Amino acid sequence: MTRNIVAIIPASGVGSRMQSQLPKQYLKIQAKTILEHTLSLFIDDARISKIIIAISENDRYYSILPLSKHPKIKTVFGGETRAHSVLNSLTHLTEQDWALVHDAARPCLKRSDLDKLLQITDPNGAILATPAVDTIKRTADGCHIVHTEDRATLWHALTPQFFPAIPLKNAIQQGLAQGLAITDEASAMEFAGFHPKLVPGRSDNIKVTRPEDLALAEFYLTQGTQND
Ligand SMILES: Nc1ccn([C@@H]2O[C@H](COP(=O)(O)OP(=O)(O)OP(=O)(O)O)[C@@H](O)[C@H]2O)c(=O)n1
Ligand SMILES: C[C@](O)(CO)[C@H](O)COP(=O)(O)O
Repeated sequence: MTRNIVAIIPASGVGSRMQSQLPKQYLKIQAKTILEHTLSLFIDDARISKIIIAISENDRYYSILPLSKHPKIKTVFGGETRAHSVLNSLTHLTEQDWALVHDAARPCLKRSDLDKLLQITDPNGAILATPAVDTIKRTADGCHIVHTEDRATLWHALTPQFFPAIPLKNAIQQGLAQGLAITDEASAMEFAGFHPKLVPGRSDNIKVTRPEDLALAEFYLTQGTQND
């Protein structure tokens, strides 16, 4: 059965950690919003048939972007958490669809990493991830006494995360119903008994989260092109 790839872009957050005047996905780098940088790779990729962007019901920035008129793009309203925003997007997908979920706040994704992830056909799905390169410490609740973790098997989960749409929708619904803290799609799929694979990805696929990340994202976006 041929599959249909639909990009889902959660873009409904407020960006509180960014401490900016407007949601971080609308901050500008080189005269384009972070959201526009993120979307460009997906808009230009013929393998991706549709893009669903989850925006806030209070969003007053999206509609003035030129790409808001693009025929490949549909918007839905996001939800209370990132998982709810992704779930609201998944309700528009069907059995033939695979969901390629990518944070709006990750504008530095390279096509080479996207190509690696789109090779996956195993229904357990897969995620991009980058290995932990620092020594990793765990602290007990409330105190800063450190305990060292073995970093040999530790990775930073990135996005995109790539799964068959209906199993992912069911997994997120099941996880939310059981009070699971779902911070990425793979955690919901693991909870539902799937075994997502890890695809090693680039460490410059950063999520713009804190103020200092904006300059780093700008640096990465000026190093080569997204088609590298
Ligand atoms: N209810 C939410 C929360 C987050 N997101 C999106 O999920 C991505 C990753 O989330 P994060 O980096 O945490 O963004 P924010 O929630 O906006 O940031 P913060 O936690 O600092 O408020 C972002 O593109 C954000 O817009 C979303 O669509 N819906
Ligand atoms: C999905 C994600 O980007 C993978 O690392 C991350 O979990 C998002 O976390 P956030 O707190 O919603 O930014």
